[in-house]
Amino acid sequence: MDKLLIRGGRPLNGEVRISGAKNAALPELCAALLTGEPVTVRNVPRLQDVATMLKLVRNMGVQVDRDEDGAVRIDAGKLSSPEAPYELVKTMRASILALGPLLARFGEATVSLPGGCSIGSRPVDQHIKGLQQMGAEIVVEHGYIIAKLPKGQQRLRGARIATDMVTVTGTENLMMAATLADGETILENAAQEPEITDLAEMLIAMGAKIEGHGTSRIRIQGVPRLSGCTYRVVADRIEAGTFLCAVAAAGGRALLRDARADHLESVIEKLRAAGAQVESVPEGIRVQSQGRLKAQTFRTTEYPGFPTDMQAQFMTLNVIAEGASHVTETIFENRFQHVNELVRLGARIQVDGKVAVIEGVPRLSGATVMATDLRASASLVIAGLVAEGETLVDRIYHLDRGYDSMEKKLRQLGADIERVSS
Ligand SMILES: CC(=O)N[C@H]1[C@@H](OP(=O)(O)OP(=O)(O)OC[C@H]2O[C@@H](n3ccc(=O)[nH]c3=O)[C@H](O)[C@@H]2O)O[C@H](CO)[C@@H](O)[C@@H]1O
Ligand SMILES: C=C(OP(=O)(O)O)C(=O)O
Repeated sequence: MDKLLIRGGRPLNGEVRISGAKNAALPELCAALLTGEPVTVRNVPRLQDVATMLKLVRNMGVQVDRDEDGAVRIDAGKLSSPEAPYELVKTMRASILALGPLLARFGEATVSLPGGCSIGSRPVDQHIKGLQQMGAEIVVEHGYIIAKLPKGQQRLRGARIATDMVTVTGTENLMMAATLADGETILENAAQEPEITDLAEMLIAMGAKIEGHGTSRIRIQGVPRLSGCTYRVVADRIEAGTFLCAVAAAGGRALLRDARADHLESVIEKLRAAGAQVESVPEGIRVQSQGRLKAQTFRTTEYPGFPTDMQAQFMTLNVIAEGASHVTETIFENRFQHVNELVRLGARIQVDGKVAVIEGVPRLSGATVMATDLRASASLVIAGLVAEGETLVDRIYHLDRGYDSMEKKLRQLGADIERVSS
């Protein structure tokens, strides 16, 4: 199993390119199922989750070709089985994003229930409820969501859907389904994440009629069919945020090429308050940091609030910053698993329910730590970059799910980090 070995204490200088966003690429690969014409998605990151998604669609009989430059061509013209089996879904929750497109185009879909994951129970009841409001008949049996249209009905029906909470993949699933529905769909309480906007732009390039994406009310006028398109995935704001935290923690000066500061305002505001210099430039984002940062209290909320996917990485900054801070996690009930590992490196953190109380320490000392989920892994890597001595991060398959060449990019910035197998 691969591990990352980090010898801490080096500043990060130079430049790296931020890859396409995992959380935009995954729904966009599923959007290609909405049409029988070929779709080319460019700037697709090299990630385990993308490999899983491509395996999932190939398994349906879809033709998939990938080139060296990160472009993926998907031809779902001969899709033979609108099914997502448990074996593939269990390793990647985003597989649920196949449900809306399959049902909308073929009038039927069988998708395994994803189940919980290490950060929370993560139900998909809102996806199911929304599709039912659009006229789908859905049963959950033997661990599978079995969805179909009523006899004689060719298309889903447009509906006004207000989800009980803001859900990112729920909004994406329902927005994709609605593009081919008969009539207008209004999604109230919609998620406003940049990945929703990016997906909507791709759907529009395919001929969909969508307005209001990027706000909490999305209107979709269904069309009978969509066409192929070529679309470039937006830069990954969470990867960019992770590198911002890494440079801020380790010290140094870097350019994050292609990163979008307008997608990271809440994180950048906290980084500036902590003492890092962050500047939006035409090529991306520049960051510079020296000396000890000041700890920042924050709470995670839906976009445009502070992203839960950046909580663990920013917590590492607070761990080594001057002063005390509170970090409140409001989205997932079990997203503090990095805490005990950070404590093994010398951090002082107490967790009380949704709140972690952190007392900054001047130094961390390297140790072997275990990654428990994707962003927890990133927080441990950042901690390893600043810790004295060697840090070995175990179980980095979590990291590989969502970061494209992280150790290579960090090495490019001057970090002493290598992948080791055992
Ligand atoms: C592939 C992808 O884009 N993943 C992101 C997506 O996950 P994902 O879309 O799974 O997260 P949601 O926005 O749906 O979850 C938000 C909250 O709503 C709850 N909920 C959601 C749906 C539902 O049907 N019922 C329900 O109770 C969840 O358990 C959670 O507490 O948004 C999360 C929140 O920004 C991010 O951390 C993930 O990186
Ligand atoms: C939680 C995440 O991803 P997923 O929804 O794919 O588990 C993440 O990207 O941090």
